[in-house]
Order: sequence, then C-alpha cells, then structure tokens
Amino acid sequence: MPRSTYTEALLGPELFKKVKETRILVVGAGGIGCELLKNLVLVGFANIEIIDLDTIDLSNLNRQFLFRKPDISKPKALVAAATARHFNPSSGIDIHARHGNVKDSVNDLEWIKGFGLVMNALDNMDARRHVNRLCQAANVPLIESGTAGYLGQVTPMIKDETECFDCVPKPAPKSFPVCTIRSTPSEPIHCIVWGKTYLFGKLFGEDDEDMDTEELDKAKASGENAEEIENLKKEATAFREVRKNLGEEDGPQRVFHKVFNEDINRLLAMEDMWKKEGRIKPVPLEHEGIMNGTFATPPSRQAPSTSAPNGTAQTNGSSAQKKQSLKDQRELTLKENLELFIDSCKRLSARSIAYPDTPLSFDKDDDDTLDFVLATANLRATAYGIANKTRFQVKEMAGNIIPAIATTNAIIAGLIVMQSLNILRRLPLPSAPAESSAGPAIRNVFLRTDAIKPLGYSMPAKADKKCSVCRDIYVPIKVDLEKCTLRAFVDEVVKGWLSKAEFEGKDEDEDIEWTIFEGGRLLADPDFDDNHERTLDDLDVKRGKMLTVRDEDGKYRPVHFSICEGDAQATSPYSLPSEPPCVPLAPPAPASREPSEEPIILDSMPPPTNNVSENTPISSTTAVGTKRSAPDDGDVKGATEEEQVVKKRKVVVLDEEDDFEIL
Ligand SMILES: Nc1ncnc2c1ncn2[C@@H]1O[C@H](COP(=O)(O)OP(=O)(O)OP(=O)(O)O)[C@@H](O)[C@H]1O
Ligand SMILES: [Zn+2]
Repeated sequence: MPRSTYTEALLGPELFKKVKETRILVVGAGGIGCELLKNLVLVGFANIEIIDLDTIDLSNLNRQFLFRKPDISKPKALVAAATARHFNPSSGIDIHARHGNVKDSVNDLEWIKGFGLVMNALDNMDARRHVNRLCQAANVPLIESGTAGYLGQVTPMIKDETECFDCVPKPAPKSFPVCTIRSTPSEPIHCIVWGKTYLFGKLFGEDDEDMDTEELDKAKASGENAEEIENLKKEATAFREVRKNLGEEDGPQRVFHKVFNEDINRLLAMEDMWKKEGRIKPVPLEHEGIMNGTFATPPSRQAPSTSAPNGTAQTNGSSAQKKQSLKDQRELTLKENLELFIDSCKRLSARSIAYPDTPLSFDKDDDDTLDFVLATANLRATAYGIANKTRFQVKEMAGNIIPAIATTNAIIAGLIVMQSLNILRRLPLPSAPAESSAGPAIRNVFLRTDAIKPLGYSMPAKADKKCSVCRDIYVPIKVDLEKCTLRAFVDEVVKGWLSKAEFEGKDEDEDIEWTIFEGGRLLADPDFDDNHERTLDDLDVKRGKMLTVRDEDGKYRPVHFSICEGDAQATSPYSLPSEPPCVPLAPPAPASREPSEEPIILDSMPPPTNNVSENTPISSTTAVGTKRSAPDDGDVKGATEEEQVVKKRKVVVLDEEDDFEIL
C-alpha cells in the first residue's frame, strides 16, 4: 500500500492532486526549513525547490535534524533534500535543491512565477522583504514564518487579499549614535559593535579608499565641519597604513598601539568631549605594561563582575574557579585578551593575504572573526572602564543570537503545512487551470507561552492602501540588456506601451511626464536625457533589478518593470506582456514621512518575535550597500531628494545582518 493512501483519504482526491502537482518553493533550510521539508515530503508534496545560501555548521545539528556530523561544511539545501527524499520513497517526489542566495539575479520574476506557493523559513529581514516583493510582483501566495524561543508565528500573505510583509511597519533596528560607538562607549554592546562593524571592517573588510575620499569630500563640500572631515581622512589614511603592514611580524602590535593607545590619547586631547556629566575618560592601554604585569587596570565604572577576574592584577584569580566554568563562559584576563587580539589579527591577516580579493566579514561561527571581536571589545571595554564579556556572551551579542528551540520550529513547520493546505484548496489545479474557488479561511497562527491555550490565531488584515510593495504595479520585461538602450525603454516601453494603459481618473487631454529610477538612482526625467544612448547593461540595470516608472506629479501608482532574462529567439531587444496594466491612483501623500516609533502589532498577536520582526531597514534606500555609489555611475544621478533626506536622517552604517545600526 503506498504511503500516501491515508493522506489521500484524509485530504480527498482533489486536494491531494494539488498537493502532488503544485510547485512549492522553500526558502531556507535551517531550523524551520528542515522540519518543513520533512513535513512536505511526508504529506506527499512532490514538486519542491529548496534554496539556502549556507553550509552546515556544528551548531546547527542540535535542531536541524536532516544533518549529521559528516555533513558539516556541505551545502544545507543539498543535504536537506538528499535526506528528506528518503522519507517518502513511494511518492516519486522531485526535490530540486539549490545552494544559493534567494536574492541572486537569476531568481527573477519569471522564476518565482513558476511556483504555486512559496514558504519562507528565513532568519533575516532583508531576504524576507525580497521574497515578499517577488511574490507580490508575481502574485504567488507566500507563507511567512518565524520563531523566537517558545514563540512563533505563521502568516499567509496573498496579494489583494491580505496584508503583505511590508504593510506592517517593523521596529527600527537597535541603533547607536556614531559618537557613542567611535568615541564615548559606555556599555559592553558599544564596544562589541565597534569591534564588529568598525575595526573589523577597517582592517579586514572591503578597502573602500575611493568611496571614503569621495564621501568625505562631498560632506566637506556640503558644508560639514572641515576640521572633523580632515581628521576622519587622516584616520582613514592611518588605517590604510596599518592594514598594509598587518602581515608583518609586529603588524598586529602596531594596530594595537594605534587604536588602544594613540587614538585614545587623541580623544583625550579633545577636552570638551569629557566635560559632559557622566562621561568617564578612557585610559590608553600599553602593550608592554600589560604583558609584564605592570599596567594598572583602569577601575571599572560598573560593579565588579563576580564571575571572573579581569586585569593583570587579578590574573592569578582562583584557578579552581576558572576550571569549574566552561571555557567559553570564563572571562579572559587583560593579558589574555591582548594575546588573543594579536593572535586573531595574525590569523585573519594570513587569510586576507592568501585571498586578497575576498574581503572578510564577521561570522559568529567563524572562530577567527569571533576571537577578534571578543578581544577587541574587551580591550576597548577595559580602556573605558566597562565590564568585560565572556566569549559565550560576545558570540550571543555580536551574532544577534536568538534562542532556537527545536520543538517550536517543529510546531511552526506543522502549522505552515496546515495553512498551505488551506491555500491550496482555493487555488486551481496546476494541470487544469480554472477559476480559483473560495476555500476555507486562511489564518495568521501563533504560538505563545500560554499553557492553557498555546495556539492562537487572527484573521489576516487587509493590505495597507499606502503600502508601496503590494499596491504598486509590476510588469515583467524580458530584455536583451546589451541591445536595449534607455531611449528605447523611455520612448517605446514607457511613452509607447505603458501610455496605452488604463490610468484611473486620467483626463482625456492629460499629458503624463515620466521619471525613471533604478533603486535609488534617477536614470531619466523630462529634463534629463543624458543616459538615453546608453544600454541598460551599461547603466548597470541587470536581471532581477527593477526599472521604476513614476509620473512627475505622483498622481498614479508607480509601475515597476522587473528585468527578466531576454528571449534568445526574439527579434526585438525586449518583450512585454500582451496587455498593459491598469494603473490606479496613488494614495494621498502622507502628512509626514517619519516612520512611526511604535510597531503596529495586530490584535491578539504575540509581541513581535526577534526572528520575525527583527531589526528593519527603514526602506529599500537604507539597505546595506546603498552608501556606495553604483559602479561606474557615469551620468546617473544620485538618490532622489526625498531618499537623500531619509539617508541623512537614518543611516551611516548598517551591518550585514541588519542587527546594529549606527546613526
Ligand atoms: N538570502 C538568503 N538566501 C537563501 N537562504 C537564506 C538567505 N538568508 C538566510 N538564509 C537561510 O535561512 C536559514 C534560516 O535558518 P535558521 O534561522 O535556523 O538559521 P541558521 O543559520 O541555520 O541557525 P543559527 O543562525 O542559529 O546558526 C539559514 O539556513 C540561512 O542560511
Ligand atoms: Zn503591503
């Protein structure tokens, strides 16, 4: 008897047929993803694609049960698929596993349109937002999910029916003023952020000399404090110098001297800085004194830690006590931190020298990078009289670790499948397209710490009319990027094809003027045609990106042309859908564009879980990387005025995992 007999009886032949035929995309093969893939296979889903960018780590094995020790370092998606396939050998399932980033340009609108249902099992906002936008653009239902400790939630998102991921504002990222991080830290987290996002980047990250200089010159030209700018330039040059020599025997020691002695002395010379009440002057650290035990550890501004000693004066602290605690949960002495700093610098610089074209980035599971941040943060904390942290604590804080509980993941994965069945009931069969029928209500389901009623639900809210993600219009365009010029796009696609669209409330004699953007870049407007003869490829408009067309008056919804792979057989450099879209009116402009302080949480929802609504870039203009200008911008103009305001207000640095923002 085939394993699916009972499931078929339970679901009924029609729904079971949909289960077998619908193409499912699972994004993420981590804690939730592994549980989900197993469930899907056992239920009888037979046409699954799973994508994950990561490889298996030892720390995944406690809950990502599709992986075993010998799988460490192998791609998660591939191993998950290979293991899960065996769970239901009789169903003839096809699992297509891909080791890659869902944000890669090959994963464009045409790709996502190939799925009947998408399930997110992700751990970061950036990727969640990306998939949400793709699903909204392609009109493919998405089930979003997340867990944090004992809490979890499952949220189905269907275009024109429910709110989308971006309809609900998310809490702003934890943010710190740049001065707190760079000059006046007062908490261990300030020192950790400094080590992880600032010093690490300066020494081992991408060397951004041109950008630095260009940015500082621009700041100076726009009237910012010239002396401060010159100081920052000098600092950048000095870093470049120490970075160049990092591979030499005394390179790490020179870095130590620069950042923990010279730079602190420079700050101490700015006397006004230390007049502010409550500010404690740092003490410059001395390599030799720390190593030979003569350096007097600055007093801690916090109550002394009882768990472990700090500073050379205490280096002989109870060895019995040290042995008792786990290695990673013991505080290092000042000398140990210094030795670890020198050693981790050597390890990292050896990697940089071996692979000069690959800038390093912090990863909590990469011992070299964690050791560096641990030692750096503790040395800085000592200089500023701030409590030190153990390796375990630094890993948790720097890695933004949210406790993961296997049982929560398993329950949430089960609930995803339940909601997927609710969605499938309403969808037409892939093999026999028909009108979708109204099926059972889909629900936002959540798991909470209520012993009597651990599961709760709410009906999904309607889409926010102002949401720029799910309310805008999307059009796939297949383009030969090397042949299609911006002029062809403007004249033929926008002024030709799009102008035939039905615009809500358009007067007969109304003449619409257009502006064209890619991301935050203005490519053309009625008074700006310098880019017209350039090809889209030359303008760095690539597959997976979007050309956004707005009317000058902001009367209508923007139309996003989603760049898809060109048709090799086509004679024209681009091809478009047969019918232009209907373009509705834009909602009235909001009185203020300030993001709301408080996140809006749906009635009866649990508090936002870190994993679900963790630190959020305010808009796409504030995403990682927007501080860089596009390569070879040529005549391309910078971000719009409005976007520049947002940038100025919010972001200087947004770290890769979106967890700390430095204002
Ligand atoms: N842009 C992306 N494209 C593809 N996969 C992604 C992307 N971003 C995150 N992921 C994957 O989503 C999964 C999320 O799983 P999970 O939350 O369990 O995180 P983890 O990295 O496995 O565990 P931990 O963070 O606790 O070490 C990870 O396997 C991660 O690689
Ligand atoms: Zn929305």
